[in-house]
Amino acid sequence: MTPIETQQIHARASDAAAGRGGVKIEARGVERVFESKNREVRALGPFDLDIADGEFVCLVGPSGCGKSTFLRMVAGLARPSAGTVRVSVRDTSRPPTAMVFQDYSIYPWRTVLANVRFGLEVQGVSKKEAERRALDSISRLGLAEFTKSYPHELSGGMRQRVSIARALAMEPEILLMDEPFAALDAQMRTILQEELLALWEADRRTVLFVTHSLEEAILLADRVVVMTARPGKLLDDKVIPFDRPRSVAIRQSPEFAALHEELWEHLRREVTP
Ligand SMILES: Nc1ncnc2c1ncn2[C@@H]1O[C@H](COP(=O)(O)OP(=O)(O)OP(=O)(O)O)[C@@H](O)[C@H]1O
Repeated sequence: MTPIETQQIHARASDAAAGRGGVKIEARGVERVFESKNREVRALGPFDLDIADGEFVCLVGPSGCGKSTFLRMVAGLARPSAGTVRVSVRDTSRPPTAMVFQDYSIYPWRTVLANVRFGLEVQGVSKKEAERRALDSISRLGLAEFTKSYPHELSGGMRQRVSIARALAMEPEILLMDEPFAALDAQMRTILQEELLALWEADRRTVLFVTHSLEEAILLADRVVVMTARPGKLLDDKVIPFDRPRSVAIRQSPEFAALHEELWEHLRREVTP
C-alpha cells in the first residue's frame, strides 16, 4: 500500500484565497488504496480538483470510481493514501462541512425537531440557540407542521428534507451531498431538486454533490466534474452555462440536451465494458 504522505488539513483561512470566490476545496494528487481480503483495491486517483467558495459542483462517474471516498475525505472522515485535500475555513466556530446521505441517516426514535437539533447539541450549541436554528431550518424546508412527528410518520421526501434541514442548521461552510435524492421517486426528486436550487440561491454556500444522474448534475451545478472508472481520475470538468436562478424547466431546452449528450459521450466510454 502506498504510504500515507499527507492528510486532510483544515486550514485557517486568513489569506485572500479563503474569501468569497477563493479556493474552498483543493485536492492535489489524491489517491486512496484499500486493503480488502488480502488484495489492494485502488479506489481513487491520482485526482486533482479545485472548488471555489460558493460554487455548486456535481461529481459524476461510474459506480465504484471513488466519489463517496472523495466526499468522505473532504468531510475529514477518511484520509488519502497519497496527496492532499485542503479545505479552507473562514470561521472556525462553525463546522467546515455537513453531509447529507442517500439513506436519510436520521434517528427513528427522535422527532423531526430532535433530529435537526441533534448535530447542534453535539457541537455544544446552547439549547436555546439550537432550538432557534433547528426551527428556522425546519421551516425553510417546509416542515414546520411536522416538528413533533417521528420519521416513520413521514414520506421519503420529507425524511430527506429533515436530513437537509439538519445539515443546514449546522451552518456549515460546505454542504456535502452523497446521492441525496437517489432513493426518491421521480416526482419527489424533481421537487427536492427545485427546492435545493432555491435554498442554494438564498445563501450560495459551497456544495459538492455526488450523483449518478447527468441530468441532475447539469440542472443543479455550476460545474460538472466527470470521473473515469476506478481508480477515479478527472475525465471532464464542464462549466454549466445556464443562468441563475434556475428552474427544472431548463431540462426541456435544446442546450440542456446538447450538454447532456456531450457529457454522456464521455461517460459512456467509462461505463461500458
Ligand atoms: N472501507 C473500504 N474498504 C475496502 N474497499 C472500499 C472501502 N470503501 C470503498 N471501497 C472500495 O473503493 C471503491 C470506491 O468506492 P466508493 O464508494 O468511493 O465509490 P463510488 O464512486 O461512490 O461508488 P457508487 O457510485 O457505487 O456509490 C469501490 O471499489 C469500493 O468497493
